[in-house]
Amino acid sequence: MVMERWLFVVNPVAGKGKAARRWNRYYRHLATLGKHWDVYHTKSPGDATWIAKKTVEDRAADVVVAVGGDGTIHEVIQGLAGSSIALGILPAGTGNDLARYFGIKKGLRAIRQLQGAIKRQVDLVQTQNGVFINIAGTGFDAWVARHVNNSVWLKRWGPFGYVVGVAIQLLFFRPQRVDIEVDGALYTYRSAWLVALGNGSTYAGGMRILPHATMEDGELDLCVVDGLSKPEFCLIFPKVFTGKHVGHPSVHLHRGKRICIHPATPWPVHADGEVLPQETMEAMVWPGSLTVLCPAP
Ligand SMILES: Nc1ncnc2c1ncn2[C@@H]1O[C@H](COP(=O)(O)OP(=O)(O)OP(=O)(O)O)[C@@H](O)[C@H]1O
Repeated sequence: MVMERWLFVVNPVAGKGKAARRWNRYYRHLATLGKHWDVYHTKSPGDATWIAKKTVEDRAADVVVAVGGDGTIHEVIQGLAGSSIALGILPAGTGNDLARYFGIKKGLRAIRQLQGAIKRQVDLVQTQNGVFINIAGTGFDAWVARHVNNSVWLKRWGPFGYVVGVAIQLLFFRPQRVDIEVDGALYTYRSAWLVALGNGSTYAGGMRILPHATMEDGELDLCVVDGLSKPEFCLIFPKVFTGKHVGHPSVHLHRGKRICIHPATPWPVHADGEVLPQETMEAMVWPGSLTVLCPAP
């Protein structure tokens, strides 16, 4: 039997350096996988996309394992989308929402899970700027993400930095009109706080914004929070951690294959935790376009 070739793509800065430290422990145990393996350490943002695309072009591996967080996975899938090369995940980021979705554990348990992993075909979401796998959106959360990403101090403070970012945005944020098209049907929200759409259920380290979303149904889930005062928003916001915001009259859910979001004035857009260089979102589900190594049930 021909031995599979696995490429590990390590983002040394993921998890504020956690990925580099974890890799130093992980690689001693890779012989137990019984694969030919190689490693690539990323040198800058975007490098993981470059190596994933090159791996697909050269057919240089059967599996590419992202060692990092959701941003590293986001970069790797830009190359793997639509190919037969599978994605593996060794979680070493800050939020690790994708590892959480697939039931992938942290530390050496993740290596043991890779040993007996099964392959699942999951949907990706095609946008004007490549693909994403988990959740994208615009509005309040995107402003917080942009603010924290642009601030050396807030970034350094980790989760506390996000709390400060939320507090600052609460002072300055103004809801606005957002027009949304779902499979040709038009919806207008006159005072939208945020719009989240995607495939996975959690973002930002466990917030269950799309609690019913799955990556294998060929559809996108959409959540719009609209028409709340600031005090009301502050009351509802904590419910997102348990998914209990769903059911509130100001929380609107939709499902479809093609979703376009047009805010009245430009808002930042995020996807898989990365702030994107675009101000509208045109998203289309791409069913079964990624193979993922997942823990056996
Ligand atoms: N060598 C590098 N130097 C600097 N930045 C890098 C390098 N390699 C990758 N990056 C960037 O690091 C960023 C963060 O990576 P990642 O999202 O995986 O970690 P995280 O933010 O800690 O985790 P999570 O997204 O799960 O919260 C990505 O935006 C990626 O572009």
